[in-house]
Amino acid sequence: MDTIQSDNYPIYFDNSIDELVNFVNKGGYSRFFILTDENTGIHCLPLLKSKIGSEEGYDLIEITAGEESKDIDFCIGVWKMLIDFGADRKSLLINLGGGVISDLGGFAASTFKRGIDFVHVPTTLLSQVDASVGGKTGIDIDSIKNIIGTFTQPKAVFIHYDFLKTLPARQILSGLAEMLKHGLIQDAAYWAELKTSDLKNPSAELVHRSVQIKNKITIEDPHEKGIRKALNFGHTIGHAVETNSLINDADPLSHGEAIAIGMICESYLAHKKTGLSLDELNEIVKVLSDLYPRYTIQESSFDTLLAHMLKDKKNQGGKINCTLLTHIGQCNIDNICTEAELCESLLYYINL
Ligand SMILES: NC(=O)c1ccc[n+]([C@@H]2O[C@H](COP(=O)([O-])OP(=O)(O)OC[C@H]3O[C@@H](n4cnc5c(N)ncnc54)[C@H](O)[C@@H]3O)[C@@H](O)[C@H]2O)c1
Ligand SMILES: O=C(O)C(=O)C[C@@H](O)[C@H](O)[C@H](O)COP(=O)(O)O
Ligand SMILES: [Zn+2]
Repeated sequence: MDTIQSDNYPIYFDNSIDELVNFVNKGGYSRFFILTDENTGIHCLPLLKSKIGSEEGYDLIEITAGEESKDIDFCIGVWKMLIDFGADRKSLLINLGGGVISDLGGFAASTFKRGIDFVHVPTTLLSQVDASVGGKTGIDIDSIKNIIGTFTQPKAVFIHYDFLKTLPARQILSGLAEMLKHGLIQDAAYWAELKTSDLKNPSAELVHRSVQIKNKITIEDPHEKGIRKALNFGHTIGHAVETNSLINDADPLSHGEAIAIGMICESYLAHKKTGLSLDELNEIVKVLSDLYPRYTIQESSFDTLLAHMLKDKKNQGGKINCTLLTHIGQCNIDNICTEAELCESLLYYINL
């Protein structure tokens, strides 16, 4: 599959781990560091190690798996390891993992000594189609999603599709939510193709298509002044539900599961506010409801959810801002939604 050129960096697909080794060898780095979590340390690191060969020249940093690690304490842990290992400004951080690793590692690297180079080797579907592309880095505070972060582009992205072979089915579904989002916001043909694909096992071609969509939008608007807000469809409500779940649930929602809920609610708002037809709403709800398990949202949590939505980064002047569909494959950014409308959309989800 073709390499995709982003703003200033390549996104490799075929032979990407060989490309990574070339990149490291030719980069003139004084030292490099590989950031993993406990699962990617087991499932993905051995391939990198076998290709790199020599055990010299790099150090490993491993963190606990899961969203709970995407916080300031783990970030300090990464910074301290870099200090202890003697990282200098010509060091490279290789983020080998899912979106938690690329967000946290990207943030740690973009702030360490005011910024060192980093690359992403995404190992989840979600990080291959979304988190590794576009330069958003970040951490959560008190489970408020990505509340601290930077826009910093990686030096390259290396997508090795076969890493997905060890990924649990629930994580495939999580990434699929962002792929479906890509179709809904920008490409009706892609949405139609996804609907008829083996969605429990998305092909490498579909991964490539999603990366093309995300990359095109983020090249146009890297700092989310305008059209990049399209990529936030489903996230105003989805992030609030995700935060609430991270705080309260023993087994929290994955990012994609929360965004799927957000996309149902925000499609309902789109039907009410931006002209999404009832047929289109029903089609979206059917696809998402068939894929994702029902999640219980209590009406008593609405105030808390609204409080989370009020912290969304798209808001201005205390008004909650959603990206809403006008049709399948098209969207409108900057739609102010009232608290009553947002609660009505949550009720719509509850009563489905
Ligand atoms: N920066 C962005 O543009 C962007 C975009 C979308 C999502 N995100 C963020 O990404 C995060 C979610 O990322 P995620 O879904 O990849 O979660 P994740 O990084 O937590 O990975 C999910 C699980 O899969 C495991 N795993 C990873 N690769 C594996 C493999 N190949 N085999 C077996 N297990 C593997 C991980 O250890 C983890 O347990 C969220 O924090 C979200 O906010 C960021
Ligand atoms: O890249 C983007 O822009 C996105 O909005 C992609 C989202 O899927 C992703 O979850 C992103 O991290 C959300 O960003 P945030 O600014 O709402 O925290
Ligand atoms: Zn997302």
